[in-house]
Amino acid sequence: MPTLATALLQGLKDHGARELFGIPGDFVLPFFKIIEESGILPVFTLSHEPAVGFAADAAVRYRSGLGVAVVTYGAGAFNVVNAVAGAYAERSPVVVVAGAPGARERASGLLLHHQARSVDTQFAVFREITCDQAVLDDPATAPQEIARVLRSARERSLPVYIELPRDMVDAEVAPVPVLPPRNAEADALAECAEEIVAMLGRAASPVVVVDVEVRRYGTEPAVATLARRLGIPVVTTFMGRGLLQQAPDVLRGTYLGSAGDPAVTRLVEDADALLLLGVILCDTNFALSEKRFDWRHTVLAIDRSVRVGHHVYPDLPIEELIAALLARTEGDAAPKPRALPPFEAYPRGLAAEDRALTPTDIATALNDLFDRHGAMPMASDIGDCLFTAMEIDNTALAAPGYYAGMGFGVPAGIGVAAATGQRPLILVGDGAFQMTGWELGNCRRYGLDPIVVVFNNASWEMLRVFQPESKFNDLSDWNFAGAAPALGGHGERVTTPKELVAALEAAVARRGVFSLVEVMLPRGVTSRTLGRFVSGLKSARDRQ
Ligand SMILES: Cc1ncc(Cc2csc(CCOP(=O)(O)OP(=O)(O)O)c2C)c(N)n1
Ligand SMILES: [Mg+2]
Repeated sequence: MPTLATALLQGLKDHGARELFGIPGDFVLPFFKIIEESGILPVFTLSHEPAVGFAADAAVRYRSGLGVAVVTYGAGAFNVVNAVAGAYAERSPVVVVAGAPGARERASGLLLHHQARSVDTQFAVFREITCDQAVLDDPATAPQEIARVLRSARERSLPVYIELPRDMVDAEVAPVPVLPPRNAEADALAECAEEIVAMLGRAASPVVVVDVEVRRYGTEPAVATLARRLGIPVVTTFMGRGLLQQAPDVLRGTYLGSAGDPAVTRLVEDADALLLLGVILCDTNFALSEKRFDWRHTVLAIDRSVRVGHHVYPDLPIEELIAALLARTEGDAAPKPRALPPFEAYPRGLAAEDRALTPTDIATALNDLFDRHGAMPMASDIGDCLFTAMEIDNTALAAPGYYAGMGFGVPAGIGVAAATGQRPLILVGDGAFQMTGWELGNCRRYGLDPIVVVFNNASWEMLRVFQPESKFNDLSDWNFAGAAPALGGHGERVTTPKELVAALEAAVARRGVFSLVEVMLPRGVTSRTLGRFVSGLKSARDRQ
């Protein structure tokens, strides 16, 4: 019989995990020993647990399956809370495996190191930011508990919490089963799909809007096929940016309301039927909408339910809905795809001039770079770097576009590299780099060589655009390029388009170490998209 540690690792692998991210501690040392010695899953240790959570989150956003963060009790687990909260908000299935005291320590009568209010405070905290939890304190039930929780993570695409008391690691247990998926009730699925096909058939200008769940459940190709077959254009939300990268023929851009491309805004807001697939109805996606949804002609499929008009079909997985829609439009004489309004081309052709840089210059230079060398998977932090990413041609992107927590970018890029073996491009502001950029020091150990573009405006610029009078937004210049060699990478500071183009070319050619390109930006100069976002928010507030 396997031990609980090996059964848990094999169970994680059987449910789609392909690597672990973590930081050991005495309450999880025995488990880390088995992780290292068993080799069932590779483990990437990082330097601070927020990065462990961000890396696990980004890994699963790119590769699907499960992301896994292994942390010690208390100090480690509480450190990863913010990253797990962000994964919950953005529907990323991260499994937190947290060490905990064993039965003997619990019975000691002493307050335990790393304990907060009570020994069970950790469990109570994670119950708020995960969709399912298990404490593995009984060998007889542990395999079923693990199977239940891992199925929840996959079905809901949400984080889950597994607490592993340190004296249970070597307990003999049965293998962890893979429980059968819970499918939709066939009649409900049929009725729902037929109602949607009928709604779309009556519409003269329907639009499909896609967001995170379309990626989380691996349905991008099916959505593209459906859109092609029905001649319906697809747009992404801000949060869904980077989806359907492989379907440029149906994708018409990103919907940002009044902050976005006017042609895309008109397409969505003049639609007479909206099919919202995997869409998070959040402020960063829809705060700048100039029109409210007309729910009589709107469908929203997310979190295993489908709202059609003013009624809801519960417990209906999105991947089954999309398959049912395809089955009901099989062989349809696809209507002639409607001529769509031209949408804003992404900026290209940065002239190698000697002048100050703007964030949109970075987007332009990256569009040119991707045209020359092929697109790179991207990870972005929050800040103007993410708004600038909206001006980069629709490339695969992992970013906290809804939860909007800083510190995500660099660890996420490390997670993408570890999970996919691809070389990521990371976009990060100077403020966010101060938080987790130092994780780049871990690239050397794992032979990772991301390209990192630091937007250095020596400022919390996103705060300044809303509150320009505050002096606390003025940061000092940390000279990140100068620090790069100490972390095992290459750093270069650029101040003009000419230097930027050359530095990016050199970074692409340089392999084996991370390349940090520190782009100096004048304070007060933002991307075109952030500028539109701010004026859109201000006029939305004025309208209230
Ligand atoms: C963990 C966390 N703490 C504070 C904040 C609040 C915030 C949102 S944006 C921002 C400034 C970001 O500065 P940076 O230099 O990275 O980028 P830029 O604006 O383009 O100059 C802050 C402090 C958030 N979102 N998350
Ligand atoms: Mg900044």
